[in-house]
Amino acid sequence: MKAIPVADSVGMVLSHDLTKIVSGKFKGPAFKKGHVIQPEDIPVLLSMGKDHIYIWEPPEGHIHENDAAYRIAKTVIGNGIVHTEPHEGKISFKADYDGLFKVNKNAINRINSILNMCFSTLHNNFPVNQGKTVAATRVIPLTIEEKAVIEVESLAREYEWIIKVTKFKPLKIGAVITGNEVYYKRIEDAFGPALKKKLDSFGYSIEEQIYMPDDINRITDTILQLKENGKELILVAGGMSVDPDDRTPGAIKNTGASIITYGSPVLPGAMFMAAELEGTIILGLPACVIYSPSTILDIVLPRILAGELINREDIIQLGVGGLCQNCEICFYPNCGFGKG
Ligand SMILES: Nc1nc2c(c(=O)[nH]1)N[C@H]1C(S)=C(S)[C@@H](COP(=O)(O)OP(=O)(O)OC[C@H]3O[C@@H](n4cnc5c(N)ncnc54)[C@H](O)[C@@H]3O)O[C@H]1N2
Ligand code: MOO
Repeated sequence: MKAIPVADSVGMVLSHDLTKIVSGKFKGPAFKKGHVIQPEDIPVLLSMGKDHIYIWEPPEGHIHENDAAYRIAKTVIGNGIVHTEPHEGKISFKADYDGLFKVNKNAINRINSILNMCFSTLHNNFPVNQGKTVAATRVIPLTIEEKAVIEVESLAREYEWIIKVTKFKPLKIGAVITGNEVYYKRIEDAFGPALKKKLDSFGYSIEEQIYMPDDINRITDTILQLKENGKELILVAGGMSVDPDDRTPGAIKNTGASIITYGSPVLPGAMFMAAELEGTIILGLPACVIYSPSTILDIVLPRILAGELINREDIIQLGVGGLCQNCEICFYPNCGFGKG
């Protein structure tokens, strides 16, 4: 510890709490141990009778928590993310635009296995709006050996990115709503409005929506027509399970698309199909999408909107955490559903 004139202390670190007392009104620490003295603190310190203060000097080879957090933030931050100033040693990361938050779990685990590191994030593939806090970091003690920070910096260089937000891409979307009951107007369509609501929430719309009876050839032709019209994502609604009139899986197959999956280990959403036809994604959506606030569609849609190609392995990984709890009020994505 070293005593220095307050006027010369800007940028230095307080060695202990400084108590302020205002008769009958306040008693407590005005400045805390570890606080980095700011220019605006000087008059306050002088008014508290502190002409000199004890300055803390880090032990040999150590750096202050704020400096450590800065260096970690600088090395880990990726596209689409901004970070705050350190507050009591913690730096937060925020989305710079709407998109899909991506985190490399392996890199984060390696950082957190370095003694005294704390790096905390949202789940991978979390859809975020601009300004959403996606991660935060700090070191545990007030000072940390610089070599721990250097270790983070060097492991970060092994990765192309560790945390980032991928912007949602413009996408031409078409829909085929299947089912005799809707086509022949025995009941009112509930699928179109359900899809519209979901897509609206991400700023997308369905450019072309076509109704079809349970006729396998007509459904196939309609998908191909939407593809011909330039649609990059085609949603085929209903007719996905086991009844004789459930034609959608066969109709998607007959387009010649390669099937990524028929079936998913997600409930609701077991009867889901994903396929790809020359760059166009075709999704077969079971009727649970009408009924349940969150389904397999809510899990995969943000990734597709961010331009990712979903593969069979991605779907397999969804089993753990793939069971919706059917809460009375749905808070998805702020829950464990789809976070396997
Ligand atoms: N024996 C079995 N039955 C069911 C299974 C199963 O494996 N074995 N799976 C269940 C699961 S899980 C789901 S999800 C649904 C899947 O339904 P589909 O996608 O095949 O949907 P449909 O059979 O065409 O319709 C079911 C239900 O939803 C109504 N519907 C469908 N589309 C619309 C629309 N556009 N607007 C309003 N309502 C619609 C339809 O009239 C039916 O009532 O199957 C389970 N059954
Ligand atoms: O499994 Mo259905 O496709 O869950 O609701």
